[in-house]
Amino acid sequence: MGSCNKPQQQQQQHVQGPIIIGAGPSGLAVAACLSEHKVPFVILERHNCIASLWQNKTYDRLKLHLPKQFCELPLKGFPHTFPKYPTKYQFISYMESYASHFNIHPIFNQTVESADFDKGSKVWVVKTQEVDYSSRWLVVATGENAEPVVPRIHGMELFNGDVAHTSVYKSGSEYRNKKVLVIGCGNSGMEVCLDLCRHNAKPYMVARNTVHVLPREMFGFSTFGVAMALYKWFPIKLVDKIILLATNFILGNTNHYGIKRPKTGPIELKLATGKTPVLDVGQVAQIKCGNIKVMEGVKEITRNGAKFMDGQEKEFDAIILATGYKSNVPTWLKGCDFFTEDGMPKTPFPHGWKGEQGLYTVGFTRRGLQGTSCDAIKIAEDIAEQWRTVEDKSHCDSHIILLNNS
Ligand SMILES: Cc1cc2nc3c(=O)[nH]c(=O)nc-3n(C[C@H](O)[C@H](O)[C@H](O)COP(=O)(O)OP(=O)(O)OC[C@H]3O[C@@H](n4cnc5c(N)ncnc54)[C@H](O)[C@@H]3O)c2cc1C
Ligand SMILES: NC(=O)C1=CN([C@@H]2O[C@H](COP(=O)(O)OP(=O)(O)OC[C@H]3O[C@@H](n4cnc5c(N)ncnc54)[C@H](OP(=O)(O)O)[C@@H]3O)[C@@H](O)[C@H]2O)C=CC1
Ligand SMILES: O=C(O)C(=O)Cc1c[nH]c2ccccc12
Repeated sequence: MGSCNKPQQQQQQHVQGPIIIGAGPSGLAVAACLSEHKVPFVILERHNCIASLWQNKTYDRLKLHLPKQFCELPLKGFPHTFPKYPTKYQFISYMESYASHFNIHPIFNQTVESADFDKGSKVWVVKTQEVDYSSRWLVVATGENAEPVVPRIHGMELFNGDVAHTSVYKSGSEYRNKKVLVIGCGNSGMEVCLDLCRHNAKPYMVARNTVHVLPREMFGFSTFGVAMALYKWFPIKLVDKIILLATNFILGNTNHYGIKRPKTGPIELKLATGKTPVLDVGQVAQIKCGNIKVMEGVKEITRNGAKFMDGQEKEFDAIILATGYKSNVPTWLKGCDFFTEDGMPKTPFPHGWKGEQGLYTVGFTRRGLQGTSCDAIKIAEDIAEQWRTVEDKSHCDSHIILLNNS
């Protein structure tokens, strides 16, 4: 009997210019900058749309945290009509017009399964389900938030109610009147708790560690903008002192409510470890009035709820894992020691954008969209310079061929 499982021959495709993996803001920013330099490229994207993190994995009420001038990509800013803090829908529409303005057409439904440098032919070979793409240059733009972090918590498999990661949370409307355990107190955990409050659910938020909560604005200016302006003139420790003084004045002492501050200041911590401070858009008021209950670490999950480190035990209808995200680079990038086992470049910002043998990374700076813009401009310039040399060489070669033929 003939086998139906005969492996299909992979299609081979050599790409002129770089292969960019990922059609999020980072991949699109590099593509736009390359277009400016008239360098061709191919973008491979696993989903069927651009900015899939924003389109598919974020909640309805999400807005940018930083003012729009800190979140725009190179060469084309946000429309003037957008508010200071655009909504996620406005951000997506900006991404869509950005892609169409620069005529960027990613190849969708292409999940990169492996990328390997072929030392013989000196090209990167990038394999998706059906095609082997090859190029001299590889731009990794798969993001710091490529996969949800789903920790193993003792007893989780016993829990009777729903368990969902924030990447699939859309709105609190599904949780009306429910008691919800939110594990994690980063920006996602805190904002999901706020959204749950607004839908009459009862959130309990687990803060197993210290965290900086800052007001989004101080005295009419964005906290981020104030910190960056101060940082131009003052050492980081003084900047943090000023920011925390103003924060205490605006938010009061959050220690009373179970939210404890790290010893290291918020900006120093962000720059050193990438841990983003939580920006308050109403969560602190809900914590203060007891609508969001702050809990210490979870000891174990039970059939109907959870036991906590401090000995308390409570029943819950649902659990939301606000436990963050991770890079997926180590699962597919082979034979290259440019990345740590966490999938982040080993070389810290601002030097982590360029590796060996035509390898580049964009958007792994732990500095949000600002970091993306910095990387994208440098990568495009670097590749464009090599591209011009290749082009000049091919012109010379064709000239020689012409002469030979005449
Ligand atoms: C809820 C949330 C809110 C945020 N808000 C802000 C903010 O206000 N300001 C800010 O500066 N930053 C913010 N960030 C950080 C965010 O990471 C950046 O805004 C931005 O999305 C990063 O862009 P990126 O292109 O590097 O990564 P992503 O947006 O994650 O894009 C990566 C793309 O690569 C694709 N991909 C991944 N693996 C593969 C593969 N193996 N094969 C093919 N394609 C693949 C993905 O599908 C995705 O489309 C936020 C993050 C989250 C989660
Ligand atoms: N409006 C906006 O602009 C928003 C921006 N964002 C951004 O998206 C990115 C991701 O944020 P987020 O999803 O909050 O992820 P984060 O990585 O920032 O936070 C994860 C949280 O989960 C906790 N956690 C992880 N594992 C466990 C565990 N086993 N038990 C208990 N707690 C655990 C962490 O605690 P610990 O610190 O102890 O590890 C931390 O509090 C950030 O850059 C953030 O700023 C997110 C939402 C909104
Ligand atoms: O929301 C994010 O993940 C960001 O990275 C935005 C961001 C970059 N640098 C910061 C410093 C303080 C607060 C937010 C950010």
